[in-house]
Amino acid sequence: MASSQLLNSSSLLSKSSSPSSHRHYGCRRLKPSPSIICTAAPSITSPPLPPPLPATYSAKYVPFTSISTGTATSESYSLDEVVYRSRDGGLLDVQHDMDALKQFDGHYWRSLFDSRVGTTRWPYGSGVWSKKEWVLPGIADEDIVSAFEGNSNLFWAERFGKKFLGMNDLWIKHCGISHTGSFKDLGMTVLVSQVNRLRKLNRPLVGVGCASTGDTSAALSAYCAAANIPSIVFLPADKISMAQLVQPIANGAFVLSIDTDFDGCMKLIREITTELPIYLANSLNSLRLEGQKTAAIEILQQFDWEVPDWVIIPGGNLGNIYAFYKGFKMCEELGLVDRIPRLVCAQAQNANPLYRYYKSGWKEFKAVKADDTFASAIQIGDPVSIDRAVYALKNSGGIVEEATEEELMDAMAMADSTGMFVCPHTGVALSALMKLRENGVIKPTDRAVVVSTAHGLKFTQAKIDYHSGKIKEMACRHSNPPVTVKADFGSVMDELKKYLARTR
Ligand SMILES: Cc1ncc(COP(=O)(O)O)c(C=O)c1O
Ligand SMILES: N[C@@H](CCOP(=O)(O)O)C(=O)O
Repeated sequence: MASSQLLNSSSLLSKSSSPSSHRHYGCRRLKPSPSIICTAAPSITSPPLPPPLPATYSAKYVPFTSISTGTATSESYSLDEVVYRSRDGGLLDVQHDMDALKQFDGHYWRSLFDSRVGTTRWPYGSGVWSKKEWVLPGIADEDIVSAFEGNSNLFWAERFGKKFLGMNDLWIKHCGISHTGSFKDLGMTVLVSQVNRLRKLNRPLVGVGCASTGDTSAALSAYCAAANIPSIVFLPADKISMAQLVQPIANGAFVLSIDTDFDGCMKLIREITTELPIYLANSLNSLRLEGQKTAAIEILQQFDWEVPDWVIIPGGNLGNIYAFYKGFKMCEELGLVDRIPRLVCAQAQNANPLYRYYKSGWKEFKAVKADDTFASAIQIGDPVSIDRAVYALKNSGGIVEEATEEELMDAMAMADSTGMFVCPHTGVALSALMKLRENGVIKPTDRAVVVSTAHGLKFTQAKIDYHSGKIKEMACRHSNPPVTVKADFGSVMDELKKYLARTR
């Protein structure tokens, strides 16, 4: 098909090129929009792609064990039901009608997704809804609640990679540069859209609720406010950043600050949502992961459908690591790529139940009491998606790493010193990468992607603490405190000379 050939010829240009030319593919601003290419081509050589077939695509909830064990099940639920758990109390998963999706080959899907990049056509300008057929095929476009989330930058971390890791092919997927400043927007647009649909179908849902370490609550309250749906958020008192706390307050959510940790809030919201018609918005609800998985598809798309060797993701409640696995796996199963990357889940040492489980050879999982960590959004000791995470790791040649407080803060500061402004959770992932480079598991020539999960501006207090050099028992080796100087020419000159001598 001619339009696809045109797309392919742009791929060919990149095939033989260096990582630096991939920067143009990573950076959406610079990548020529395929729709522009199609418009410029004479229509005689570029017949349109066959239209997607919305009526034929469908999805339903099935027990996650039927996916993980590959066994058939008669248990399934419509996505219009309010259900979060299987009959035996296990997790659910959204299962797509893969036979329907397989009516078209990988080439078709790649071209279709590429053709939607940069469009303003509702809802396809969203990085999530540009993959609507793979996400929530049954929803009407007018029921979708979207902020055109996704399409986040894939940043070539050239200086960080070369300077600290001897790597030339390191990339940061900036999922935190988003509507509410974290990757949660990707899942929340799907969940809130479905709630919007259910309320229009007169389902008696009085609101949507979540427990949160700060990012889920921000996304939930923003999307609910946009759709005029009440949102209720349970936050662990004094355990989230000020910037995160003010988000649901500003968006008009009902905010409960509760004297417990995230795991305590999670337990409460699960109990409350069984008693009251409040829809549960945490990633226990597998709808969320359908949106989050599109970040994986987007990474492949940004590399012109070349598969990176490694993807490193910070883990807390552990939904996202599975979402990435699912996105990559669907691309493989539907023929868009021929393999999937190896996944690394990175945890803070102070909240590391998955790491301990991994280190025990997957023998016995024990929830932990999570200690305070600068990576406060992953201060979680009893992750609800533990089974999903284990499955994703086992099936992707995955690894689990951990980072101490000092390691994660140093890694964050090192990244910032090369022009980024990342959150402490991204620091955890970068620190894991550094360890895997040091022990030779990740090679200097490997292509690695670190998933940056939140915007650094949500965590300025952690950065202020670090750069003031006043964190107990932390050397803060990369701190860069401001110099206080008298307002006279001589004093300023003296300080400048000292600085310039140091930088020579
Ligand atoms: C900024 C940030 N990074 C990472 C995570 C971990 O994601 P997940 O809970 O899906 O493992 C979270 C939330 O838990 C988060 O808010
Ligand atoms: N970091 C999360 C914790 C809850 O995770 P979820 O994906 O299950 O909602 C947050 O920001 O609340």
